[in-house]
Amino acid sequence: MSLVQVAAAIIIKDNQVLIAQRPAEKHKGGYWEFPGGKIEASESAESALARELLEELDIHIADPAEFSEIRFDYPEKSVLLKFFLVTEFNGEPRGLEGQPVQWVAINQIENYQFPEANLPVVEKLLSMSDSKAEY
Ligand SMILES: Nc1nc2c([nH]c(=O)n2[C@H]2C[C@H](O)[C@@H](COP(=O)(O)OP(=O)(O)OP(=O)(O)O)O2)c(=O)[nH]1
Ligand SMILES: [Mg+2]
Repeated sequence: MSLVQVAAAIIIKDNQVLIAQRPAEKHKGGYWEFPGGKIEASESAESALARELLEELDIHIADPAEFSEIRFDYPEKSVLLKFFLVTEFNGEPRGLEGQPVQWVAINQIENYQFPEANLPVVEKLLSMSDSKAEY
């Protein structure tokens, strides 16, 4: 089975993180996600991330920082998710593809349903909010 490489952003502002709801017709439709998408063959992860966030949220990002990498095998596909922390961006994020987007206090993200692959990254974020890191 092919491995789909994905770049996704953990966008943080004032101790809140921006999440988006995946469109119903897509893989993992209805689940909440960290915005992003597939890395094209010609792109670096960082340039894919910048492109996807402009396409999906209408924001320009700067200085994404590697946060974690997760390989996960769903029954229907295998993904390599490359998560980046984004604290610098221009523009007011909005769901350009009609998807709901929401700022959520970091310590509340356990109340949202993410795809199974995201569990380690959600836990890492929660542990950071427990240790009262400020962003
Ligand atoms: N963006 C994103 N994708 C995730 C997360 N967790 C997770 O398992 N995925 C999976 C779902 C999808 O199978 C894949 C991302 O593909 P995608 O559908 O967002 O890619 P895309 O935006 O380029 O979509 P498309 O335009 O090609 O349809 O990674 C996450 O937190 N964020
Ligand atoms: Mg996407």
